[in-house]
Amino acid sequence: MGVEIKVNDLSKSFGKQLIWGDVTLTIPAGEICVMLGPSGTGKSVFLKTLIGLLKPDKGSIIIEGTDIASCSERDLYEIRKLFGVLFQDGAMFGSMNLYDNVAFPLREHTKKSESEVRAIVMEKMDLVGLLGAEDKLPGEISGGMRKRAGLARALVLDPEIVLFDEPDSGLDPVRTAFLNQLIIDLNAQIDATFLIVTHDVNTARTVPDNIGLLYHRHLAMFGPREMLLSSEEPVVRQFLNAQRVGPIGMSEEKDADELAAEADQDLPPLPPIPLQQEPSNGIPRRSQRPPGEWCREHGVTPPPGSFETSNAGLAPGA
Ligand SMILES: Nc1ncnc2c1ncn2[C@@H]1O[C@H](COP(=O)(O)OP(=O)(O)OP(=O)(O)O)[C@@H](O)[C@H]1O
Repeated sequence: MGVEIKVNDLSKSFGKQLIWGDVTLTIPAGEICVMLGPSGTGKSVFLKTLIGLLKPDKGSIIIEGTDIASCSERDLYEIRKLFGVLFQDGAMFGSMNLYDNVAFPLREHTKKSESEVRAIVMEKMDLVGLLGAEDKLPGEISGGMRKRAGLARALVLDPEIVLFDEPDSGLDPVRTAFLNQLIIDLNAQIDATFLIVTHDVNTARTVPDNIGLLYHRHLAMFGPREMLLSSEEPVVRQFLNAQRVGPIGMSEEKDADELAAEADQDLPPLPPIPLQQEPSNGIPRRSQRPPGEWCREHGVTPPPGSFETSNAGLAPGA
């Protein structure tokens, strides 16, 4: 059913460089969350901290009653079994075929017989649409297939939490759309908690139940998709609509002169909120909310044209 991750007052520095501070959020069980942020704001550091690969300086990360920021190595080892991670490049062993790559965690962490391993590997290969490619080496397949193979491997231990580190990096828009559909279908099927780090604004607008935005060493906002897509908060608005006008500059924050120069520029109106991408079998996911529900419940008028079928999956400004 997926498990909740409760992050409280988390801070992480390397030496004197604060990456982010005071990060507080709850990633709800079974829901899909996307974490956005300009390059270098520490999204990957956040993922690594969640699985205990990096220790925060301050704060807690509670998963099933254990604080993984302060627990023993032994407890961390147990908690890590709840996670499946899809690394950016799929992180395949180059000399092993896809079958052995996907089987690897089962052979490492379980005492399953080879016939049990085979049944699980083939089931997960089928789930990600790679049946028939078992004998291929990672170097012989496309980047999109490598990501799907990485996803099959992330799923073999039946994780309760799946972390995706930029699943769409290096993929063309069509492959990204297929991968996003796969992510939605998987969430419907296995009901685990999903956290996706991405730069892709279209993915962020259409896939998740919740969106977070890391900016300038803190969590600028975290909440339901409709909350962020209807937000007038300058950083959130600029990032989610991929605009140049706003506080985010080319490398970091814009300075006072740059902001003053923009002061008389009208911001374009917020684009319509697109429909959320649905499972391909048409059966809603457990955590899926009806379109416009959050806006109605919170008395927020969404931008005109929101939630119309013609807006499903359109890139902002398209
Ligand atoms: N092990 C480390 N030691 C020191 N500094 C690190 C370490 N890991 C990351 N950093 C620094 O932390 C900052 C955030 O890096 P991170 O890779 O998390 O950013 P990001 O938001 O994922 O970026 P991108 O979107 O470009 O992938 C960078 O300045 C990076 O140099």
